[in-house]
Amino acid sequence: MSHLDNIPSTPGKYKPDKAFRFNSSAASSSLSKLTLYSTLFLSVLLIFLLLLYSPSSKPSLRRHLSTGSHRTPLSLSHKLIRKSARPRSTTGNTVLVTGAAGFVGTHVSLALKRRGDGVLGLDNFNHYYDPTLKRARQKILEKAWVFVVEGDINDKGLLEQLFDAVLFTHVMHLAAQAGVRYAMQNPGSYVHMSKSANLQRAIIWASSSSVYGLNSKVLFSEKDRTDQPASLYAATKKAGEEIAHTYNHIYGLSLTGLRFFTVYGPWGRLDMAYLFFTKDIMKGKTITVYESPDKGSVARDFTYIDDIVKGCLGALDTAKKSTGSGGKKRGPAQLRIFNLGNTSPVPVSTLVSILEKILKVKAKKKVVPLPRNGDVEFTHANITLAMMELGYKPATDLEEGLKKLVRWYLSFYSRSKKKSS
Ligand SMILES: O=C(O)[C@H]1O[C@H](OP(=O)(O)OP(=O)(O)OC[C@H]2O[C@@H](n3ccc(=O)[nH]c3=O)[C@H](O)[C@@H]2O)[C@H](O)[C@@H](O)[C@H]1O
Repeated sequence: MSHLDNIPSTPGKYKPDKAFRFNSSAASSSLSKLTLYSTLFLSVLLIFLLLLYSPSSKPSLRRHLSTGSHRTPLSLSHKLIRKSARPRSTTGNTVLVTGAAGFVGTHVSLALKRRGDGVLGLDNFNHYYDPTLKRARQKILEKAWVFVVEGDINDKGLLEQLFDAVLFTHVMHLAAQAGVRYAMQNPGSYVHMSKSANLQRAIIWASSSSVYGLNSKVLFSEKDRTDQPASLYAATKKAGEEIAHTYNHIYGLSLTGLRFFTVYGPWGRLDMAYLFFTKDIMKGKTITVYESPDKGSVARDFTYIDDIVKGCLGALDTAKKSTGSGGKKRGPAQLRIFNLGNTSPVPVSTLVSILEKILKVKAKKKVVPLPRNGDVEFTHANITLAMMELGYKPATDLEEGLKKLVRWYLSFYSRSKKKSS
């Protein structure tokens, strides 16, 4: 068992594979993993730093701007930023998407752009998993005229400049980046700075189904208790939801949290089971399938990426403006939380059978008890609220979604192989 298995966070189940040039040093530190996943919401707060007037000197945007692996001259970058962020019509939104080169971030950015919204991406291209996959996503984004600024959401100077350059209407916060350290050292500064915030954008951000933790009541409803997280990852997501409440209450920020249920699909994350199962089955490598303590199936409400994207857009379209200004709440602001699941849980053993059928390869399986690392036995979303308020309606079942995933996987990695040989 690798040390990753001991980390009580859901993403910690993946064993790095050299074939993907996974950065094992980045992934191997439990502290950095915890930090990485414990900053989701605190990072959101940093977005507000750019809304502040600050006399501090602003570092050049130049060092943050790149297209692919090439640096771009400053004048050109400003042009790209403005072009990328400009909506097709005056009624379109202007959205900053953090984590734009990530799995969900890429799909959401493309969907927003496709329908005519202006989109500017921000991503630090960290090495949690193969950055070449992120670079490939970036190329797809560039083809669609979505420019991704390379930088950290915790870089106050950079954010100030981006917000100076573009009048965003919304922030779609999908990045989970390190940066909590500063907040932990100096938590008061957030509160202090937020007091002087001016224009506040509506924020839509990624929470997780993991907040339900040991909740045994099915289906998982937004009204259910979420005070029994089973992993530190889940605990930090839950903390994000609590902080959202506080900032909404004190400062009138419009905040919508989306609890994603095991999102899968083309361009997916390499640390997730459906993807490394696909890879290992094809290679004839043994996969480890977890079973619950009573020898029952572990199940997930696997949700296809296109459905998640529709939920994200629905959340953005129904988000109301923040009511705060200059650090003062002018009135009650919107605070929402939604489950985005498929509401059709599938046992992991069935996931494997579907993959075997699509790949036409028999998997070598080792069935082992669910590790005591914070994994939960099942998830099942009640999506009534999202259906009613966001018009959310998942339409892709696991078999159909996995077919699309495998099609993408085969073409992407055969192309990558050809390039490297
Ligand atoms: O909904 C979420 O909020 C989370 O979804 C995802 O977590 P999970 O649902 O746990 O997905 P994932 O690891 O792919 O395991 C899938 C299934 O395979 C089982 N599993 C896993 C590994 C293995 O080797 N064997 C196995 O049986 C395992 O027991 C599980 O039943 C995101 O990673 C997480 O970041 C977060 O977004």
